[in-house]
Amino acid sequence: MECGKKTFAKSILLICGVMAFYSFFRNGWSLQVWNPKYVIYCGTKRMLYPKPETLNPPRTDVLTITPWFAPIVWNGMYNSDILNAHFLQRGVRIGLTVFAIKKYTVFVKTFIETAEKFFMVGHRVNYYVYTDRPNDIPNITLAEGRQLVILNVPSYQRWQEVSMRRMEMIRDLSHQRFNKEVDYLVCVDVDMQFSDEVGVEILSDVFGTLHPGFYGSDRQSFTYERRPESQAFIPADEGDFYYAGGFFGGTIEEVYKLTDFCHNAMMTDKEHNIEAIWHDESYLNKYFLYHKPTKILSIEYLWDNSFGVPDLLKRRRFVAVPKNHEAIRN
Ligand SMILES: CC(=O)N[C@H]1[C@@H](OP(=O)(O)OP(=O)(O)OC[C@H]2O[C@@H](n3ccc(=O)[nH]c3=O)[C@H](O)[C@@H]2O)O[C@H](CO)[C@H](O)[C@@H]1O
Ligand SMILES: [Mn+2]
Repeated sequence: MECGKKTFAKSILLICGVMAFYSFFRNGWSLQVWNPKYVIYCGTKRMLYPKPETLNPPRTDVLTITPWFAPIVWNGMYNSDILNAHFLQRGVRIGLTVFAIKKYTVFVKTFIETAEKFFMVGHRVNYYVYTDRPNDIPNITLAEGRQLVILNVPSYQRWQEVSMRRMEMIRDLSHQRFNKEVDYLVCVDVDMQFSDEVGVEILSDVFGTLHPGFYGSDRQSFTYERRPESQAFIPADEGDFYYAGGFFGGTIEEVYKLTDFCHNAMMTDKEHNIEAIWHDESYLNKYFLYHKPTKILSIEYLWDNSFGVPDLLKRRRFVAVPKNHEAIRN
């Protein structure tokens, strides 16, 4: 009886050993599932995942695709292992532009420190920090493959103009510099922090982000520019989404086209002494109405905790840092 148990235990051990050896031989130290059919390679590492057709629609509580077939990025809709392998294979380089003019330099430290934890981890990243106060930009140790580029620029008196002029400054460097250094640009507000992963799932030819204050609102309540005299004008019966001014991007060429359009529209309005209600955001919304984004980031990518946390919001990846508007803008 004793002897039978021992033999049984030995056989189990032997079988496990052979399986472990075989698994290591084929896969190295990676987690293995016994279905070798669906494999991607990340370098030399084999990665396995279920066959896409076997998945039920991962989300049915939110809109995940637009009528022009652009994906809307929500948690649960994608596999970051597949995406990372794909973008690493392409050796993609990403530029993150951010403006810290006047007192907004206070946001830079948290912004970059949290980006190091959550933004495009494992990929090549250039931070482009536009500032009028280069001496106030802290020295932050960055991971390998990432660098900080400080761009010294003038400031403007009104905060609205500081915000709007970002379009011109991004446009100008797109053809002068960014096109030589990176493949994609991601353009964001600085008064923000990353609190969960923001990875290559966001990348596409040209992408915008749903504004957290207008998710699920009807068209009429979008705060588009409604005066027909403005270049940013959108009629009451048009418009797909209300996009946020604080998070857009795409390939260098597409970002060039977007920022060029917005800047020119602003300049035309300026000549006519008109400025759109929500500044750069209004012109961005106009652009996206007639140049549809090829991907849309959900409210996970731009949240403000003052709105609470709705059920459909499974991750808060990039959130507003509370600020005293009066104090910081003057
Ligand atoms: C999260 C989001 O969608 N934010 C948008 C929203 O307001 P916000 O209230 O978030 O605007 P804001 O005060 O953050 O200004 C926009 C950005 O301009 C820069 N800045 C501004 C003032 C200044 O003195 N120094 C400086 O550096 C800074 O990068 C800041 O993040 O509407 C703005 C236009 O009204 C812009 O479209 C913002 O992108
Ligand atoms: Mn902001």
